[in-house]
Amino acid sequence: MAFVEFRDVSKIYQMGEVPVAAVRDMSFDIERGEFVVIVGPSGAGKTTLLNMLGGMDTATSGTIMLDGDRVSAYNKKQLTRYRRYDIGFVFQFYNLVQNLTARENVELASQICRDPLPADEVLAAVGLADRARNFPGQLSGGEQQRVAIARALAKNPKLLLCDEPTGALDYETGKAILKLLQDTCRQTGRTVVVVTHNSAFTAIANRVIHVREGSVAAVEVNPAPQSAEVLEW
Ligand SMILES: Nc1ncnc2c1ncn2[C@@H]1O[C@H](COP(=O)(O)OP(=O)(O)OP(=O)(O)O)[C@@H](O)[C@H]1O
Repeated sequence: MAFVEFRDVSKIYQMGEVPVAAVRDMSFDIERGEFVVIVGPSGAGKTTLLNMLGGMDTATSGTIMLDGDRVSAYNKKQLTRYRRYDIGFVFQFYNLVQNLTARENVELASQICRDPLPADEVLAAVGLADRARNFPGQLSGGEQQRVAIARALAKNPKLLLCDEPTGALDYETGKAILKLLQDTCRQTGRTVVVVTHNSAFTAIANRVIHVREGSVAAVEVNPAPQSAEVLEW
């Protein structure tokens, strides 16, 4: 059994009278420790897919498994625990608490989970050891995204899910963030999933899941992914 399994997963939103199929019969696997890129155009269903995998949204039908557990059968309480303990989420716009320092933002996440990593350790791992006392407003966009990644990693999650993590950053900063995510995966063995519309990012992934119009169009497994350092787009 794969670490993550999506089997015939659909998500139908009801817009008044009209059903909108954001995701239709999606099936794919992800192995433990992989760096996965989910790529597709706007509206393809990437965020919906990620939100279901992260327990922020529920599937209308189909099965979602993580590490042998049937996430798609969880009730509300189990989903809360799952989001808390098993999932680290990184968003496009960082979503830091503005009146807390970098360290306090990380500690906030540590406080709600079972087996957190020390805040200073994860801040050092993302290259921000000397910025722990700064507030988000005193940090650049790239540094704020590093804090957000540290905050997600501090939870020691089974899965790190990143929705357009470089979307608000310039080219060089975006590349540095991708490198950090790839290094995190390679060095800690953590499973990392990045959603993007940028098909250049596929070169650095172990596994690429192409989505189009709510469906999986293709899955590629890449035996020799490029290093994010040499990626160009
Ligand atoms: N809560 C919702 N209610 C109704 N329709 C929704 C909802 N969320 C998403 N959709 C629709 O489902 C489809 C897929 O949306 P989704 O946000 O998952 O795509 P995406 O690939 O992430 O796009 P983008 O890259 O623009 O964020 C779109 O047609 C969208 O309008």
